[in-house]
Amino acid sequence: MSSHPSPIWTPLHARLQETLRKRALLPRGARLLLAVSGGQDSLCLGRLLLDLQPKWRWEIAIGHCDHRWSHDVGLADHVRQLAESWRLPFFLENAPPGPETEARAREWRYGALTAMAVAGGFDRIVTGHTLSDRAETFLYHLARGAGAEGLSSLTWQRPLGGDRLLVRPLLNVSRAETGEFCRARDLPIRSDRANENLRYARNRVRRELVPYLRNHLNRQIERHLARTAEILEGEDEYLDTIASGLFEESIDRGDRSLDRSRLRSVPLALQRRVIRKFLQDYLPSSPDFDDIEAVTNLIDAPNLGQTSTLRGRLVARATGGRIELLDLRQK
Ligand SMILES: Nc1ncnc2c1ncn2[C@@H]1O[C@H](COP(=O)(O)OP(=O)(O)OP(=O)(O)O)[C@@H](O)[C@H]1O
Repeated sequence: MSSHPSPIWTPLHARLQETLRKRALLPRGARLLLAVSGGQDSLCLGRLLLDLQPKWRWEIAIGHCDHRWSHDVGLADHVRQLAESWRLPFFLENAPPGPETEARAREWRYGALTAMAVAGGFDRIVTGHTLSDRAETFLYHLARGAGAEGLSSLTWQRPLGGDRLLVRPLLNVSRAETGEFCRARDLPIRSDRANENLRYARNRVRRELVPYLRNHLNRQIERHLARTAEILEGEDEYLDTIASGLFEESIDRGDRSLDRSRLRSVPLALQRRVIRKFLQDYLPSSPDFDDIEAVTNLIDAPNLGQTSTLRGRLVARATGGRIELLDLRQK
């Protein structure tokens, strides 16, 4: 057998191959549902995966989510034809009628892709998110005051329930590169009109903020932000493992209390993470910085009985060696 690369081999093929090996993202023989929007990123990813398929022996199918937005007419057929020309099975889900908001569309889309994966027995859903998406997500969350987890939230993979994973193999490839690849291979891209709408904050980050930063601050801004997200992802994973262990050692779920004497000697970064885990189960939405600080302050509180009220709903109280949570609505 020849070890020479095929004629279509490009530096992007080499990079993806290296990523897949190093990160063990898509195991040999896995069943992959490739989420194709019709845009350049997912088409580039699809072509690359098809080219690498003989080596990895994946079973690949294409999944498309039709939002049924006015500007999307014909898009689902376009993706279906692409699947046919690539000789891949095609799965389609249609959105129920409703308001065209970005957040709603995203939530529905992930549910629809998961349903397709369950029905078709796929263990990996693969998306075309790029280094550029990672940089934009970083900026978007930075502006909202996120910590390491939010800043690095576009990760290489994340669990979807059961043994299924969402995998993003192009996080070290920029949008400029996927565009160049599609042009060179003459792939039939359909631009996503929703991405042009500047009503959406994410689109303003993509179309206004990043270009501004590139022109006025640093030509490599996307790459640098994505690298920072990568570093934070590793650190976040590490800290989270330690914090989870500490949390399990300190929590008493029966009486909703935490062993504060156990937490006194650990670094502030871990205290905050443990408190966040503690509050997560009891607040109606994710605990924010103020919630976490209020309860973290109780770890060292000298006064027994000192309390912090959270959103008028919960009271955290320092007792001898513990912090307990009381639900105000039950009082
Ligand atoms: N309508 C769709 N059908 C199938 N897959 C899609 C669709 N829209 C997006 N995707 C998948 O998601 C990837 C990211 O798309 P896009 O950046 O438009 O989404 P996003 O809303 O920014 O995603 P996220 O919120 O997860 O960052 C695409 O490369 C593609 O794999």
